[in-house]
Amino acid sequence: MPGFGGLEAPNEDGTRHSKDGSRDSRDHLPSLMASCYPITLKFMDVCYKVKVQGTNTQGISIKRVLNHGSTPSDQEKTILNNITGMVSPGEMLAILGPSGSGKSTLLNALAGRLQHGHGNLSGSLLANNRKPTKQIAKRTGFVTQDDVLYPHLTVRETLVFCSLLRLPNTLSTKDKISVAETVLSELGLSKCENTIIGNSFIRGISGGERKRVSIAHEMLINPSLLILDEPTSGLDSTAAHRLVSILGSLTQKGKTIVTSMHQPSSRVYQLFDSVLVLSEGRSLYFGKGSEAMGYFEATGFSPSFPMNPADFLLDLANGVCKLDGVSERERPNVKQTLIASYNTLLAPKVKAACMETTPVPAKDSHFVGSHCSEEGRCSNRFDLHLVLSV
Ligand SMILES: Nc1ncnc2c1ncn2[C@@H]1O[C@H](COP(=O)(O)OP(=O)(O)OP(=O)(O)O)[C@@H](O)[C@H]1O
Repeated sequence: MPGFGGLEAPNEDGTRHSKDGSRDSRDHLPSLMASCYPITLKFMDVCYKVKVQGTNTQGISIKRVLNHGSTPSDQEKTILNNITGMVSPGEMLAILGPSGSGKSTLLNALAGRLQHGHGNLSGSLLANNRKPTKQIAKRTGFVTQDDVLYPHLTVRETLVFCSLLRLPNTLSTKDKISVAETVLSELGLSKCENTIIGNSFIRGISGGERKRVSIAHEMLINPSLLILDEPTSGLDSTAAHRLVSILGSLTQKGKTIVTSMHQPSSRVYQLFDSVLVLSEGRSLYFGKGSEAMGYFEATGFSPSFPMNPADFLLDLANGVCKLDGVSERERPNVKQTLIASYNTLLAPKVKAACMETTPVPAKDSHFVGSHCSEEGRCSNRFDLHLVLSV
């Protein structure tokens, strides 16, 4: 039966044959999708400040009304304050923190999506020890918090359509469709491939499937670096675990993954290789997920009963912590204490690790697995310009 775009269904043995009976080029696509150009991402002393009032003439009169006739004065708000960390190929870095702690802003900074003129971004961002190039940007996938999927298309149509639009013309139409099919099965979407996406008015796929379609959408370009903003929001813990396990399997193919997450379960937390805990734009912890509890215990903060490490880290980032034997009045300002501990104990080590030169992969053009090779053209949905200065 012809599918979307006139694709013929596979033969019973799962392989495809061209009209002359020979195996066609799609047979090599799964292995092509599996290969990946390794990217080590380092970010050092990233700061982001915005002016929050009276910075432009637009809306100035309404601001005057809201301020009871007085002219609003300029105020600078620091959203990210000296954030340092790194993530290597085959690793998943989770950015944890309460709402408003700066997770999305940091992810946008790492992907080069913070717009010029909207704020002051400083610090350094390195991909494979160098300032990120356009090639790195092309190999970066970004999954936003709110998806932008067309509700009337089926899952399969969505991916095939995107594949035809986004992949370079060096691939044939058949190959592009085959890439969509490979990604579809890789993300466990085969069961719902003929269900429409839907929205709040039209019933369609489930929330978990929807998140996976958004990830599949970015996977079409076979990104080496995948950045995801809250991919598990709105999912139950089983669906969230399934989705993060899929991300884990992508890291095993050499991809570098950075994701923000609100409330991971302990099972999900165990899947993270490293963790960055943010509180009001400042780092409280950067390091292995498995070592976080030990670190906080050493600085004097430990839970009074066994609990999900992610819950404990979020409590700390919110400044909520019961200290045994310490009265309410004597209790130190938890956040200030943790920031000070990070700055003295961890920050120098994290910086030293970032300063170390990591192996640089062979020339980009040797990378055959990318659909966005030096020679090929890749129509990335976003114009990714990395704006951090070195
Ligand atoms: N351009 C901007 N102008 C003013 N304030 C901003 C701007 N961008 C972000 N902020 C503020 O910076 C803080 C961090 O925002 P961000 O979206 O990064 O937080 P978050 O940790 O991702 O939150 P959530 O988990 O709720 O998505 C928030 O208080 C937000 O209101």
